[in-house]
Amino acid sequence: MLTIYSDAHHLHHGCELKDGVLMPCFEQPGRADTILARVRATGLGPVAAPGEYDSVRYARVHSPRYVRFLERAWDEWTAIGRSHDALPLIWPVRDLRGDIEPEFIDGKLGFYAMDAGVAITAGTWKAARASANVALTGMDALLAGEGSAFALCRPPGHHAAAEYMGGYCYLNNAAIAAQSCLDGGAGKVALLDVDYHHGNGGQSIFYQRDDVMFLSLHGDPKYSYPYFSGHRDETGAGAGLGFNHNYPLPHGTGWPAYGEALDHACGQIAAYAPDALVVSLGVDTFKDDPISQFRLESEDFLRLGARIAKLDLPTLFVMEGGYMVDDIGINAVNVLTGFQAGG
Ligand SMILES: NCCCNCCCCCC(O)(O)C(F)(F)F
Ligand SMILES: [Zn+2]
Repeated sequence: MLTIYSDAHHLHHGCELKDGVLMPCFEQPGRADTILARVRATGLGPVAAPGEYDSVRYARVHSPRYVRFLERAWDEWTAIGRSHDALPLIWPVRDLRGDIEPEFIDGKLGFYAMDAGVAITAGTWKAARASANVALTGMDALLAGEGSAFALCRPPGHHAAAEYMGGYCYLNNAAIAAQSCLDGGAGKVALLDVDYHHGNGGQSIFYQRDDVMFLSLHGDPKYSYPYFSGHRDETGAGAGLGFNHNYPLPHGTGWPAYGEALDHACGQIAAYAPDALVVSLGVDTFKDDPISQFRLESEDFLRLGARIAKLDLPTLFVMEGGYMVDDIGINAVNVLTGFQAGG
């Protein structure tokens, strides 16, 4: 399987406000380095660098003013004499105005963020667009006839929506790739999110559309981040009604229950009969993940890949989360080798 990877991810590692404490972000460079090492150690296949894409490609799923914000935020932050990481400090919640973009950077940071898990540093924009370019390059490989590809994206993307960043995500790599597949001639694409955390960004972007079916298995938002999306009753709206499927699962979920939900989701995808499948691949469902509460074993990731292979679709795997760095390479690549064996 072809892997797409960019060293540019090393330009990005900010802080995060986690559980009331400012600390180095859990989403750290060592994650992608460990996965890349495992890709090479297992001989998964060739590793290629991403191509260059115009930022108009990101604006196919994000608003132009949000993309402009990401591009300019660090300069606006440093222009007022600040040199530490940029973080939001106020958000337009409840009846506060969310329709007028503030002109001052402190206002913009909250206007375009859902939480304080998205520090902006000097290298964030370069790293985020390289990550989106990794996903676009992987999708171009599928459009050119590859049966599958692995977009080793960092930073991740599935919490980013049309006009907001959040949960370590800036550009929604998987959504950008799904849209690129449609722009490249596909009629329908399925986006399956297996990260522990609900992919609120992908859900939001495609919620009113029937040309992308969004499905997510995740920790129940009643007690898992992102808390405010991912319930079963979120089934789409307008033309998209019935094309959004959430599988909230309880703390402690292991393979039997997880595999059952995955089977049901794959049944929905098979019935939808898309031209291609994009998988938001988070492996924070691992039993030893430090910030998540499922109980998958490393061997279960082989089963996960094999089940997805049975759909027999051109498949792009897009890296999302996973924080037990010692095992992230084994777990992520197990999905890919399980897919190759199961196909
Ligand atoms: N006490 C819980 C703190 C939760 N902090 C934020 C968790 C973000 C998860 C990000 C992710 O894993 O979903 C992604 F794939 F986007 F990276
Ligand atoms: Zn996650």
